[in-house]
Amino acid sequence: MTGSPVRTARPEHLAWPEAVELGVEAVTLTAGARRLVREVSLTAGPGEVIGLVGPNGSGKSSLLRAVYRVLRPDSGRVRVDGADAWGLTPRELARTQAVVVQDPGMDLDLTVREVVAMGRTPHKRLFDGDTAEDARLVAESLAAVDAAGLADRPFDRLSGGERQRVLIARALTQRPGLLVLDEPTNHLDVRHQLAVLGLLRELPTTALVALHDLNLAAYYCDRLCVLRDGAVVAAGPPGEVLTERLLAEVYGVVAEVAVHPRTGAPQVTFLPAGPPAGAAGPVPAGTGGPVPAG
Ligand SMILES: Nc1ncnc2c1ncn2[C@@H]1O[C@H](COP(=O)(O)OP(=O)(O)OP(=O)(O)O)[C@@H](O)[C@H]1O
Repeated sequence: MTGSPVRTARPEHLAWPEAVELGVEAVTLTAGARRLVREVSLTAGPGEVIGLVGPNGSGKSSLLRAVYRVLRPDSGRVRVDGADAWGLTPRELARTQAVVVQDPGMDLDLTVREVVAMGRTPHKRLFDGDTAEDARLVAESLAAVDAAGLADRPFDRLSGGERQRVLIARALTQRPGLLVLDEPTNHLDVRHQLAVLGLLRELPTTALVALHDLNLAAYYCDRLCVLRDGAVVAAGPPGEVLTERLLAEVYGVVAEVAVHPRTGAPQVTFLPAGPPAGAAGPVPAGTGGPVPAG
């Protein structure tokens, strides 16, 4: 498969539900005496892809945990389609919201197909079996992340990147109106990073996604929300948010930001302190950082 672009197929078979609006309203989170997130507000309109960025420890995962109902806010609210997410049952929320986290702690003796089929659980009653529709949906979702060939493999023997793609497929089978993803490109090679984020862009669902790669975030997200020390320090379209000054202040790095001539998205080139290995002089402008395929 190397050398050819990853082909993803947008899963179409079962209609997607209406994308929902997400509202995070002045959410504050603490753990013991430690404040993890301070008065964070953000909105994601139906179908929008919102990127959550910020340095290590800035509160991205904690905020996502409040959205997917694992960390209860001390104050503020999370609204999913207008309803208080913490007032819904986990099952009610799971009918609307699918979550992809980095380490879901699943070392189950299940095949990939069985793991992906778990995405249908919120839509079933207790003793409902899997239907032919479910099987088709599982197959489509696996194909959408270039993982059709993994269906019969034991989930716990997959590589990191394979696991990640399977967990994304499970989220797709859930047919959510809102997707919450914590570093979904973690472990993925560059082709699969582009394919997964491209798929996210294409889907009708609303998405809140924590990302470290600022160039990918700039290209694939409608808006970015930048966290530092648990608070929002900038929010808006990538072209407005990703400035050289912000990158210096928030990340403490020297960078150049230009509009990429082919993609039209902001492209960040980080300028390390010393010359790169094998080069005689300083890093020429515009040579660093991945350029997402247009
Ligand atoms: N349960 C907890 N108890 C105490 N501190 C916590 C807890 N969970 C997270 N933290 C701390 O809160 C801060 C924010 O953590 P969080 O995981 O939300 O950051 P992040 O932005 O997702 O970081 P990274 O980019 O490294 O994944 C960190 O300093 C972390 O150590």
